[in-house]
Amino acid sequence: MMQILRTVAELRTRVRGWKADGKQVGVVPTMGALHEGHMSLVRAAQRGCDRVIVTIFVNPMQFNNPDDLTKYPRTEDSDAALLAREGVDIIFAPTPDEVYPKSFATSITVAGISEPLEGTMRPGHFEGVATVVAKLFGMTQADRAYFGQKDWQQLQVVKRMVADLNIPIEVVGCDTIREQDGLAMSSRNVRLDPLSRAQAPALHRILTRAATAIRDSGDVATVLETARADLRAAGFTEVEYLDLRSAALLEPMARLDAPARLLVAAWIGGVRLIDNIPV
Ligand SMILES: Nc1ncnc2c1ncn2[C@@H]1O[C@H](COP(=O)(O)OP(=O)(O)OP(=O)(O)O)[C@@H](O)[C@H]1O
Ligand SMILES: CC(C)(CO)[C@@H](O)C(=O)[O-]
Ligand code: BAL
Repeated sequence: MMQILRTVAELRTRVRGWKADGKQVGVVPTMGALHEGHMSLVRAAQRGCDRVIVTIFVNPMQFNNPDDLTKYPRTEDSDAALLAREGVDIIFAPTPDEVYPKSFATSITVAGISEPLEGTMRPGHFEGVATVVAKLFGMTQADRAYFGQKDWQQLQVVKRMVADLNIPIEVVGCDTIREQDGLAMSSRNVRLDPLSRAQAPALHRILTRAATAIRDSGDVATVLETARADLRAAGFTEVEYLDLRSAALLEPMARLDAPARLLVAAWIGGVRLIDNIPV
């Protein structure tokens, strides 16, 4: 029977019992409003571990935009039904006070990888992510943690933090799950109006075309400029970034001379979408 737990003390008691029985524990950190992308992480955790905890916590510390935090979709009842059907063992859904009591005073900064792209556009975002993820790892004592490649920079930040702080957990990155038309699944997609939803798949289409053009022509700057213009022509009102970066360190690349990632953040119909693909 799946349980929904709200306190660290209850969670610790359950996990201690599992560990005493020699069970391997997996954690899938989420902010809820679950979709098939999250479910693919849950299934990966179930394949790799004996017991699975899904955390649902809309982490105020990682939101630089208060409006985004207020509007973030919250659907705990339907999330719980989905996870119960999937055979998850525990949902850990703490309150903000449980995670951040009044005395809370710590912030984790992962220098370098946290700074460009999402880090520039959402100041303080990765401090919030790194801090809450370190806390969730400490709270759950999991052996493995599952993250989506859709949030590529986040995945690299978490991997760096785990290595740097010797946190005893294995971080597993999972493929991005897409709608049939290529749009990466995201909790924020429900905020797209019908026209924007119809236009949004251009994001993945244009990324894919640009990746091929970079491989074929090697003229990175021109390809990126064309792709940014194509996005605007496709209905995106603002392109915050569309850039080629080294895959692990996210350093700028003028030439394709190492494993790379093409990453984008752009606005359509008042919704900010992100995506990335390998090049
Ligand atoms: N389409 C997807 N495919 C695979 N993993 C995903 C996908 N969307 C989200 N995830 C992963 O699920 C985990 C929780 O993400 P989160 O709850 O923020 O969902 P989200 O859909 O990314 O929401 P948001 O609208 O905030 O981007 C993260 O590790 C994230 O990378
Ligand atoms: C990893 C995470 C759950 C931390 O709040 C969040 O950033 C997310 O949903 O990707
Ligand atoms: N998907 C990363 C969480 C966020 O957008 O805040």
